[in-house]
Amino acid sequence: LPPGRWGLPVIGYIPLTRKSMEEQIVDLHKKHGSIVIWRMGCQLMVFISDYQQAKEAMAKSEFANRPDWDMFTFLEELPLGVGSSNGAHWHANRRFTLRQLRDLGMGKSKLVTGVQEQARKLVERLKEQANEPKPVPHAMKVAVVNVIWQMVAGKMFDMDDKRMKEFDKLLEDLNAATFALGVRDFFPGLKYLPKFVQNRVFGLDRLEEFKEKFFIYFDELIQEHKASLDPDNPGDLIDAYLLEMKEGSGSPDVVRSERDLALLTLDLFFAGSETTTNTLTFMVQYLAMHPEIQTTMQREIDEVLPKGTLATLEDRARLPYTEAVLHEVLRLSSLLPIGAQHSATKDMHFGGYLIPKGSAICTSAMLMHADPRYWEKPEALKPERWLDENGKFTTKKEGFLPFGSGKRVCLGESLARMELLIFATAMLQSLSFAPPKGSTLDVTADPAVPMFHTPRKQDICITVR
Ligand code: HEM
Repeated sequence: LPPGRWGLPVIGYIPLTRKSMEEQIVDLHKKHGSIVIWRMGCQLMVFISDYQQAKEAMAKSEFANRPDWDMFTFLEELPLGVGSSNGAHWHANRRFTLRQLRDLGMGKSKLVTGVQEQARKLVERLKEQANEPKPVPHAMKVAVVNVIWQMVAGKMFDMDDKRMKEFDKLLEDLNAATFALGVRDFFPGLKYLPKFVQNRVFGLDRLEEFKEKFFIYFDELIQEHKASLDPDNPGDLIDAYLLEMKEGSGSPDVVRSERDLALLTLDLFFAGSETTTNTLTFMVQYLAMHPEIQTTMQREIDEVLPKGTLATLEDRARLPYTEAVLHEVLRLSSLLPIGAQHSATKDMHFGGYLIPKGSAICTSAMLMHADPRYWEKPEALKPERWLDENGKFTTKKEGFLPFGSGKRVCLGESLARMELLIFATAMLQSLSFAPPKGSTLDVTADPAVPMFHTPRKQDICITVR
């Protein structure tokens, strides 16, 4: 069995330290090596910090499932959608969503035009706060969420739209309410407490209330889509799913229902909004702190994209330095520092250890991204490490796993990469970023948000170029 913190049965290991959980995971790996265990309550958590081992683990079908935690399944009896479902249902939804992304998304498509439109609006909004030190505005998130709206429902909202703001608040409430279930997942005995106690302690009733609101909101969307559905020309993901519902999935194990569609959509909003928004915000903060890198990036963008022209995917090859900066930001920010948890479906021998069935498997991206075997001076922002001697971008790099890998690798990776390229180039083409006069920015993650690296909210100075 792997070394680490076995703790006591039922209670597990409760640390008496002020160190963050992340710091403790780093300590554990330093002390015991690349595979360590930490029992939290009744849940065994296995952490893997070695890049090769993480890739090997993530490629195994026995480690491809998600744990059946309520905080993942939103208290649904049967996990639906794509992020928390398993088996044939997950597989069908993953294939379906990837197909949608491909058909709606890449190359010439509506989705690229949608991202460009949002990038233009975002730049205008950022210009409004030029020369006034302020945090990166909420408009950044609106722009990113609108891209998911375009993909899912073929629509986008104005930056100040009331319905959009309400929906965003609902997503935040849902997110907070599901997070509160974590303790109950690790101490499942608590599930037998009377309902009113659980409502008070874990906010089960609040989660149900937010879910209900979401389903009502979503039902309107589905009805709108049903009324305008053209079977020969599905315009978005909802249309395509409704058509599949009519035709049937062809497998008794694959649920096709409006509830599944709603939860699949929710997964995309959750997985695709904070991640991209936070990466862009980290990028702005890093560039503000590294003016020489910012200037080199702007010079490249100016050479490749005439003023007012926005990037498309075809421009990527001509923007190697920009690509390199984005990769460095993804590496240094390690948004999901311990990845998204998987679960062992049976006892497994791995890396010289027995990994018991039911263990949650976490791949410590933050450690791989700081591993000196792969990264010289890992703490430094060094775009050049991604460029070959001819200045060409080198795609395949060991030690880099911001999107995970293997069977459950981020489903939106290509969309995220496209968004990062278009938003970043649009911003840098028209704007420059700097810390407020006489101060610096802290580019480390906000310690108030555990296990999901979030940029600190801090003032930044924007100037129009
Ligand atoms: C910079 C942006 C992003 C980063 C860093 C990121 C990272 C990740 C990571 C680390 C995972 C977990 C992989 C695993 O379980 O091993 C993941 C899963 C996922 N991501 Fe992303 N992601 C990003 C953007 C997006 C976008 C834009 C979308 C959607 C359109 C998306 C949709 C998903 C979904 C649906 C999953 C779950 C896949 C599954 O369980 O099969 N992500 N992402």
